[in-house]
Amino acid sequence: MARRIDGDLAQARRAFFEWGGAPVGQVPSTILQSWRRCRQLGLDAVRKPSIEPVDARRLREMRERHEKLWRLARAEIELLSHEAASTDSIVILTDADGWILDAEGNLGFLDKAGRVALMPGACWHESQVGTNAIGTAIHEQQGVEVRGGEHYLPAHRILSCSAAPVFEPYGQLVGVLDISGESSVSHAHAMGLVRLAVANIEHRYFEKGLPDCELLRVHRDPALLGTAREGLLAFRDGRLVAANRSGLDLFGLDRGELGRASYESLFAESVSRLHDEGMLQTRGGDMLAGHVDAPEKPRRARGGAPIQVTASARHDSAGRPIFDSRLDAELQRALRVLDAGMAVLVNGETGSGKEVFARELHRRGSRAGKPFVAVNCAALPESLIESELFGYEDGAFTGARKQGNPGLMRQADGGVLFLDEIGDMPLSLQPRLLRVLQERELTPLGGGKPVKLDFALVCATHCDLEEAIGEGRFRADLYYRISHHGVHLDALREHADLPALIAELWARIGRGKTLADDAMARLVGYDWPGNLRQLVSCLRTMDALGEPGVPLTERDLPGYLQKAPRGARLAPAADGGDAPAPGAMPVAGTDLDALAEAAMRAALKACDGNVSRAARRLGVSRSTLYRRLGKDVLQ
Ligand SMILES: Nc1ncnc2c1ncn2[C@@H]1O[C@H](COP(=O)(O)OP(=O)(O)OP(=O)(O)O)[C@@H](O)[C@H]1O
Repeated sequence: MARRIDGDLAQARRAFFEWGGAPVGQVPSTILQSWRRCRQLGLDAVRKPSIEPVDARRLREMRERHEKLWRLARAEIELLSHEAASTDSIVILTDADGWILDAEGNLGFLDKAGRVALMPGACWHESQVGTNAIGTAIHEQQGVEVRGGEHYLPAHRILSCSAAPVFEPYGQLVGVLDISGESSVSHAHAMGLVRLAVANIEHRYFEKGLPDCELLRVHRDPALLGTAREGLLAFRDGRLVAANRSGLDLFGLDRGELGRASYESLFAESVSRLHDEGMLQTRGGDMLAGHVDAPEKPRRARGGAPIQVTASARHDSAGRPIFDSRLDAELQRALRVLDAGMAVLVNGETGSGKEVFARELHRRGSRAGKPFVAVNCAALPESLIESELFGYEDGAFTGARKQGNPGLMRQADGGVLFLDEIGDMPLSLQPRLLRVLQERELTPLGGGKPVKLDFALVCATHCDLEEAIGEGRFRADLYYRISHHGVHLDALREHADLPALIAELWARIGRGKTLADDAMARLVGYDWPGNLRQLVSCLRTMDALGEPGVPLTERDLPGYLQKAPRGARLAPAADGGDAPAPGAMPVAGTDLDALAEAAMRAALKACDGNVSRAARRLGVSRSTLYRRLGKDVLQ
């Protein structure tokens, strides 16, 4: 049955394609302009499209060339493709010329789209296939929707597509993300989803900072800092050289201003105010909250193009991680082991920082410019672990992607593979993992030539693997292969100097806001079952709620902290006895004043006795320090 084209559109098509008219107002102007361009190019509007996708080898080459884009977009493609699977649509990633690198989503619609060559390896540039969301978005350099009969070629009427271009930080268009579905179905939210996903991808390009740039992370609303909606503005020698969409929008700039606009033309005061107070006034009089990432040092050349990306979307942009001297020494030791080709196993409770530790190993190690691929064995469905981890060849099993999947192990090539929650690796897959780790070679599912692997291995677990071995849930031989060196991360309640840690975290997160003594004492006295994750998120919430200049008191703490019994956390017994269990009752001698004072002394020591700096670091006033510690101590 011929598809119905809605009345106005049918009329507009006739006016344009049959009578050579200009149906202004009957189709969106973007579509009409695109039709005109296509006609000027001499594209035949009645011909059948003849799109020849490239062969598998060339597609692989293309994907390798655009590996950074592909990798940074991975999390979004996965998320959207789940969404798409249930709405009869697919998610597509192309390069800057409209070559499709990846298409995932509803299998039925993938097939249907394949019949009009909307598939990996095909080129959907406007000059090839006429008006379409991908090609037209590339031309317009902005998001475009093309529905049904708005496509130039009649064969594409079956499609309804929403596409938005992806820009790297310096303003270069690097690709397009698109959602395509049946034109007969309404895809009301597709454009919004694509825009959000693109904002996330573009944000991820800034994750590791930019070489030689001071990166300002700012927003009018402090609660949006650390999210993809924060404005990112990178300055080199006083000139704005890179920015994300939100950053440009704050000043009404377009990408053409990159490399031209000066810092002075945008901001009314020195960047040091952002450093010191977390605030900065624009020339337009707006007050922005935020912080500055120091310039990234240029990487040492390590041969080959460095890939400064990670496979994981997780990144803590509200502050760099903190490693005290004990952890720093642990990092150094683990690094030596890792660089010698042996595996590191990190153990600790949930939220204690195992992944952050592993990322830091990657950042400091000899594989820093190469990928960091994090795989959460507990989060991947058991049925997917094998194919995702080890990869597969074309058509290895029903539902496999047509072009196969290299697998996460191959994606980690040259870099670090982080297997999180390794204790949840299904027993049935453990022999295969062991074999791959021993032989450093992988044969993908469905056959194909064995591939050499080169990655450093870091695993993490919150459970006792030796116990799991005893219960037959984990293989002993695999355990020995992944635990050449073990690192234990303390739970927060066991931390040797919690006051100093909280003070240091607050100094970074609180951006100049002050914590009243009662709030500090409650934080120090709490048990923190969610460890660093819970503490960081608690401090971020307090920061978002706080007003500059007004100290945050215990009433500003999250409800669970206000309800917790005062001094719930126990100090280890002075006689060296057992540390108390989580949630244990207070013991005599746990004195909140003493805890707060300990925090002050620690900060003072860390600041070499400089009272102003220590007060700033703790988020208390200088007079509080004088009052609590007494003049003698401070002299
Ligand atoms: N060294 C650190 N400095 C500052 N913040 C940290 C540090 N380590 C962890 N965090 C905070 O805690 C959060 C959780 O850390 P991470 O994901 O590494 O924990 P995990 O032990 O791997 O947790 P899980 O076992 O649940 O996966 C981080 O996102 C970060 O906000």
